[in-house]
Parts: sequence; C-alpha cells; structure tokens
Amino acid sequence: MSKPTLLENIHGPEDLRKLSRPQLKQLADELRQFLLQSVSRTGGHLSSNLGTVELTIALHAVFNTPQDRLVWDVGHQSYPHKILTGRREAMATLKQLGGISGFPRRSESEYDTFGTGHSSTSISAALGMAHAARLKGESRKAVAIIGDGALTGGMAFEALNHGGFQGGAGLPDMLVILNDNDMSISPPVGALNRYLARLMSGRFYSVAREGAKSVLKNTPLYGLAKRFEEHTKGMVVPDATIFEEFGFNYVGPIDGHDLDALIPTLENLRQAKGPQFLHVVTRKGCGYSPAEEDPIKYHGPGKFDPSIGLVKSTAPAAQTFTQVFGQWLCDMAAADERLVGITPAMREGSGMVEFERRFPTRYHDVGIAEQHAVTFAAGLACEGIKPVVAIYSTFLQRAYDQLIHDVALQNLPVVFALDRAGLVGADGATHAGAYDIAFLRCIPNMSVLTPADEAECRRALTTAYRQEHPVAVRYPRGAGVGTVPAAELDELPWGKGEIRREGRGVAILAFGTLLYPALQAGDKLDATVANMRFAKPLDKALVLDLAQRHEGLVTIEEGCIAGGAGSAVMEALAEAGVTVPVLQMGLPDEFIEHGDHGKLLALCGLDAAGIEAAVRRRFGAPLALVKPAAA
Ligand SMILES: Cc1ncc(C[n+]2csc(CCOP(=O)(O)OP(=O)(O)O)c2C)c(N)n1
Ligand SMILES: CC(=O)[C@@H](O)[C@H](O)COP(=O)(O)O
Ligand SMILES: [Mg+2]
Repeated sequence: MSKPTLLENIHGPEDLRKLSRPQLKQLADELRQFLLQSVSRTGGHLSSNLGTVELTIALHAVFNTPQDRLVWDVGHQSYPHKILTGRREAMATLKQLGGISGFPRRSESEYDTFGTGHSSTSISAALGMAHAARLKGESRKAVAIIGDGALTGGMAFEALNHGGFQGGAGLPDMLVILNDNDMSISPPVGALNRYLARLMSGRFYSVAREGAKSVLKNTPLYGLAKRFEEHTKGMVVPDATIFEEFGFNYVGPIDGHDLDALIPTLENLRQAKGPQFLHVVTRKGCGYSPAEEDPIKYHGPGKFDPSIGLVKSTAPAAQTFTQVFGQWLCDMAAADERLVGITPAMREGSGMVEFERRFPTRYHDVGIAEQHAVTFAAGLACEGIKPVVAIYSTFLQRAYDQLIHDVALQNLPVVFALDRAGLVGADGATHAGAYDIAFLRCIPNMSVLTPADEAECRRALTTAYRQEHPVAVRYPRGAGVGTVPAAELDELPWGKGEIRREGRGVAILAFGTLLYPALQAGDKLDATVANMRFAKPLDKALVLDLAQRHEGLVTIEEGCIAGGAGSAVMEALAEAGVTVPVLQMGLPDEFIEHGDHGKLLALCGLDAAGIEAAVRRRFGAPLALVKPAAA
C-alpha cells in the first residue's frame, strides 16, 4: 500500500498550519504533482497555477484564512488555493457541468472571498474589505494577489491611487502581493514591465548574484535583470519605487518559490499597519519543464498526458472562427495599408500571432487595458487609420463608455472583432459573451453583424471594414459548421438577411450560428428559416414580410433574450403596428455556469431538439397553414 501523502490529510488550512517547514516543502512538491495530474485530466489553467504553489501554501500558513481575506486577481491561478481549502477531490470536476469553477466563487467556498475571472479587480476589492473591517471594528487582513499582467490594467492603478492615500477614512490595513512571473498570457508588454525589470536590477539582482541558490538564476527574469543592470549602469535609480510613491510600503523582490523567504516575510507583513506591497518573483509553469519552456502553450491547455506533454493532433482540425479572423486580418492588412490591429493582451486567443509576425509596425498589444484599446482605436480612426480591435465579447464590457463616448458619439469607423460571443463553455459565466448584442445595438451609429458560419464571418468582417462608422462582428469560440471562407475580400449586402428555408406556419429568424440548429428544427417543423445576419441595422423589410406570411415568428440568438436581437424584431413589429405572436429564444435572464458548450446550449433549449420543442409548445402542432404571400 502506498504511504498516504501529506496532501491527502489537508482538509483545510488549519491542517497545513500544523506542519513544520520541511513538511510544508514536501507539501509543495506533492501539491505541484497533484495539480499537474489533475489539470492534465480535466484541462484548465496550468502554468499560472504551477507558479503559485509555494505562495499559496505560505499565505494559508501565515494568514488566518478565511477570516483574513485572500483575493486572487483573475483567479486563474487559484487552483492550489482550491485544493488546500477542501476542494482537492472536487478538482476532478473542474470547469465541468455541475463541477467546481475554474475561478474563485463566493458560492463555492468561504475561502473564496471575491469572485474573479476578469482581470485587475483584486486591489479594489481587497481595499473595500480592508475599509469594511475598519468600519466594523474587525481585526483582519485583506490581501490582493495580482500578477504582473493584471497590474497593467488601469483599475489596479486606480485602486493603488486610492489605497495609499490617507483621506478622512485613514489608511487601510491591506497587503498587495505582486506575483511577477514576467508573463501575461503572452510576453508582457509596456513600460510597466520594463520598470519591474529595472526594479529587479536595482534591488534584487545584486542579491541574487551573491545568493547562488536562488531559483531565479534559472528564470528569464534573471536574464532580463542582468540586461537591465547593464543598461542602468551609471544611471541614477530612484530610491523610492513607484509603489512607495503611491503610499505603499514596498518589500521585495523576493523569491516566490522559497518558503524560507516567503513565510517570515509574510509574517512580518501581517503584523504591519497600513498599505503594504510585496513583490514576489515566480516562474510560470514552475516544476513542469514543458510548461516552463512554453508557458503560453500551457496557459490553458485541454487534457493531455503529462509524461508526453501537449502534442499536435494528426487529425485535421476544424478551422475556428478565431483562425478565420486571423487570416482575414492578414489579407485585409495586405490589401489596405491603413489597417492597424489592436489586442488587449489576447494575441493568441484572438488569432493575431501571424498578423504580428507579418505586420509588426501595425500591431499593438496594449496590455490588459480594454478601455485604452478602444479609445486608442478612436484616436487612430480620427487620423484616417482603419483600426480593428480584436476583443472577446466579455472583455469589451470593460470599455463601454469608451465605446459610446469615444467611438460611437464621434461616429468613428472602428471595427470590433468580437470573439467568444455566446457561451464559452469551461470558463463559465465570467467569460460568457452573453450581452454584446443588447449592449451594442442600443448605441447610435453602431452596427452589429451576426455571421452564421465561417465563410459568412469573413464576408461580415470585410463588410464591417468598408463602413464609415463603428461596426461589431460577433462570432463564437471554436469552430462552426465548417463552411470554407472564400479567398476574396467580398462583402455581404448591407443590412440584408436571407431566407434559407421556405416553410409554413412559423418563421424562425436566426441571428448567428444558431441558424444551423434552427434549420434542423425547421426541417422537422416545416418552418421558414431566415438567416438575419444583421442585428443592427435589422432587415425590417424581411421581418415584416415574414410576419405577414406566417402565424408566428421565432427569434433565436446565442445572446441574452433581454434587449437582444429578438427584442429588435419586437421593436420593428411594434413600430410598424404589426401584431403577430413572437417566441424569443436565447439565453435566459440568469448567469449560465461552466460546462461543455453543447450541453449548455441544450440546457438552454437552444439545440435543434430544444428549438423544435419550444416552437411546438408555443404554437401547437400541427402548425397553421401558411398565409398567402403579401401582394
Ligand atoms: C479584463 C480581462 N482582460 C483579459 C483577460 C484575459 N487574461 C486572463 S489571464 C491574463 C494574463 C494575466 O497575466 P498575469 O496577471 O501576469 O497572470 P499570469 O497568467 O502570469 O499568472 C489575461 C490577459 C481577463 N481575464 N480579464
Ligand atoms: C483566464 C482568462 O481570462 C483566459 O485565460 C481565458 O480563460 C482564455 O480563454 P480562451 O481559452 O477562450 O482563450
Ligand atoms: Mg504574470
């Protein structure tokens, strides 16, 4: 029988606090192994979690969690925290339907003090908790753990600006931990990253050079620090760090894989009053060499065999919408030198690797800065440049005022390539692109295209690009039905939908990729099916024609029902004074959890069988005969 591991006996942080320092080190090894095996079986965020093993152990060893509050920024690195706080076995269900979330969730555990998923919120939330503790006379600490990528988000600096300032409320007892692994999903960009490297050279490198044991000797950051040491020779390095200028007591950088450094430092900081800032240096993918060598590939892998690592499948993979976009972007950039591509830190996810390689002078990764990305695009557009902002639907939520105030109000021709529109599967509610049709179509000057498949997506992007006003093209995660985009850069007729199936009784008006299950349902129901293509401008003539010729209409979209494309159809009918029964299908007024995308769609009744059943429920069967065509 194999010896029980230390990890098996950790049911909560109180068990961990009983362990000696050598045992904690053993626990770190076991935890890392468990993590690797577990994520390789479920898929999930791997490299970030391998990097936070020791930091998580040290935090739970020193702080009195859950009374002391830990807030994990983004939360994609919180798996060690989940494992140590009673969810070791539940890791087998990670990101699956009915299983635990890939992000901290208040409803999942009392140790998950704040729900995250979107970046750069942790300092604000921990600051709120720290001030609440003061107001309630409770003595506990609030700790924000934020990555170097997440720190590029403007919100993080808004919170630092507030946190270090002694207003009437006084200074908060809080700790910000910068988990600096010199990586975002892709290599980090910008002056902040350069500054952190300079901090390394000024404050850490000389120590690391002497302390030959440091794991940092093997990290890219060490190399960077060495380079910067040369650059900064003879320069005056300011005594105070930017974090001290913000009013925080800065400590570090320290080795985030060294429990002998982490634990005493955290113990000191736990006693300290006022805003504290600890700079910890870690290595993304630490302990699993394929992930250390290629942390991008292992940022969020699917299932794999850890003894082999991720291997390219030999089967031809279906082309994803993201790839269709990436190809289109390169083709359009080759055809029009005014095109500039912008990504807020999602180069790989948005399909822009090849574009950066081919058009480096027209490529901008602006960091995790969606608001800036949009206003930056507006500035470019003012000068006759043609910006294309590639952005996940869910992350565009961050930049709503920029969309309205900076782009739409000035009617600037910015193209929004909205990836991950609709449900995204394993990432769940935080990342679902559920609201974009509703929040975009109410903005004057803005148009919204909803291509049904890959070939149409390319044409929709070209159509959007050729307009003189802002246009969003929304498309989902992954592949569609497999239509092959043409090589040409041709357009769709502006504002026009098309009838894909003539039937009787009911007309289904599909917006986006749900056209295909709608067509299947249409066959069963002998219903008319239209591919609407545009949520705005809506093809009102088509809507009215279908309304006149059918007993009822069904609208369908992979987006929220409230305010979505179906609501646009209702508005058009009301405007024309046409009364016809309408069934609006889409995402219900609730947050849809993580799980397999197909299963989630079926649960929402948005697969072919669900559509057919809903139509029969609403309109009865057999359906009424078609009305005579309008004269
Ligand atoms: C608002 C927002 N934009 C983009 C993302 C996508 N995203 C998730 S993790 C990540 C990189 C974060 O880098 P860092 O904070 O350094 O953590 P690391 O992955 O290095 O552990 C990005 C861009 C997000 N979650 N939220
Ligand atoms: C944590 C985060 O926001 C990203 O890593 C996200 O999970 C990526 O999602 P995709 O896999 O859809 O690119
Ligand atoms: Mg990082």
